[in-house]
Amino acid sequence: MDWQSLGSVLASIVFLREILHNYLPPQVRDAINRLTKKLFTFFFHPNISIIVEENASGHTNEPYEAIQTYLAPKCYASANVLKLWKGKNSRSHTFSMDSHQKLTDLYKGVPLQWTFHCTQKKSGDQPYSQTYENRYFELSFHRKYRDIVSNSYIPYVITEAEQLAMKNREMKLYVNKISDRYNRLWSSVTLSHPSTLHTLAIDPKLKSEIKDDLTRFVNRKEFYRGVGRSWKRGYLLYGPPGTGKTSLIAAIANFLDFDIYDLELRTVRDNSQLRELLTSTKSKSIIVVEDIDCSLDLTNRRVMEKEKREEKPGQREKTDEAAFTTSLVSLSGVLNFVDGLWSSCGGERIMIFTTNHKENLDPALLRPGRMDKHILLSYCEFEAFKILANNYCGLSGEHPLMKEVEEALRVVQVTPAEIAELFMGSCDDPDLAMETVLEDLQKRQAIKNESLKFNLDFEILRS
Ligand SMILES: Nc1ncnc2c1ncn2[C@@H]1O[C@H](COP(=O)(O)OP(=O)(O)OP(=O)(O)O)[C@@H](O)[C@H]1O
Repeated sequence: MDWQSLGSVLASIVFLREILHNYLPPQVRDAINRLTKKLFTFFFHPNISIIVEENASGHTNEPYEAIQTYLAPKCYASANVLKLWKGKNSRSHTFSMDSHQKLTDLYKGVPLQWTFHCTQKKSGDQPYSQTYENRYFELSFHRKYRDIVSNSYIPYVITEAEQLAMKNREMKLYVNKISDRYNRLWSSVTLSHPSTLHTLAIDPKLKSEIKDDLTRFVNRKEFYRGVGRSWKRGYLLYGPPGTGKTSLIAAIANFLDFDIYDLELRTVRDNSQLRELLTSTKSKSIIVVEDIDCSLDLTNRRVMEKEKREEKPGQREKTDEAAFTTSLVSLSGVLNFVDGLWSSCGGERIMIFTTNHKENLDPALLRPGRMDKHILLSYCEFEAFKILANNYCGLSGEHPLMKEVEEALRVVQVTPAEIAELFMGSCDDPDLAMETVLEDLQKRQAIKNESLKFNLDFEILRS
């Protein structure tokens, strides 16, 4: 176009604008203005973006995880700068995009552009607020595909991600921290604990009872819905240290292919944070509180709360500091955690508490519906011993010393952990291993006899 033509086009536009302004009614003028704006946006700013952040108020944003899984196999072919990632204990590595890298996906002929961003963000307005990494995906596409993206593409990405995740599924161990650098409530590692129900040395009858109970539980989705109960089951594992409570939890996770959430109650600020932690757990998971009797120091807490109520002016700073360093989770908070409304959100969950001292626990915590099954893991009996002998030395139960060991186990108290330790010392030589174990049991028996004799003599002297 030459200058002369451009001049006449501009003159025509000015002329038209004057006519529109002077002769058309205001409603028609407004409608034309709106239409012009729309056309301008359509042709010159046609793209819209959807932002998917990793975290939303401390919770992991599930679509973010799904997109990450969906894009992982695609990004190697498209992005220019990639990150190679392999989790601790993880079976395989994955690629992810570095910040500001782009990837184009084609869905039913529609081009969709994904960009990954990673920026530094402050957790609050205060000068001392922590900085954390804010990671998010940006999806850009032409606005004419708005409907196809929300109604068809996003559901497709989520379904594909679920299938990929099932294929590459690895069990996770989640632990709660005060706050990590991504501002997440839980952080995770790949779980690869070797304990299985097969290797666990407990009475075979108890083992098959646990197996049946778990199998019944996971297959009863409709039953739970039908009777109006949330799909969860509570186990209390109790018994002396070293009898296999932690090993049983890992064995259950391996049996069901569930993730474990290891909840450290002492680092939970208060009941509301406890609720947040629980609502952010996923289905097919086991929520574990180990040594529940040590996690809840209700006596100290009551004293602290009382002190706070009675605080004098000038003491506030000290009391507040205490409140931040000591958990304010209460028994009612824990009871709510076990059977509150949160537990009805989503799929199946198992809750396991462990303790060495069941008698110290509040009966309210132990009632059925909260802790449905109480499992005592106790000292090593002969059946459990045979499993350990097989695990560590490949002994199938036939050994000249078996009978003596069996008799010794009837009278002495020894934990499976102690037997396991003895076997570890000489597992290459089954005969030596059996001799070592028998020797140890006989020593324990002698000490027990001594102390019984001493008590008897003492009673005789007293009387
Ligand atoms: N029943 C068992 N079967 C097989 N191994 C066991 C068993 N009990 C203990 N062990 C061995 O002893 C170690 C410690 O056991 P574990 O941590 O499971 O005991 P625990 O009852 O949880 O102890 P604590 O009460 O101190 O937490 C395990 O790593 C395992 O090797």
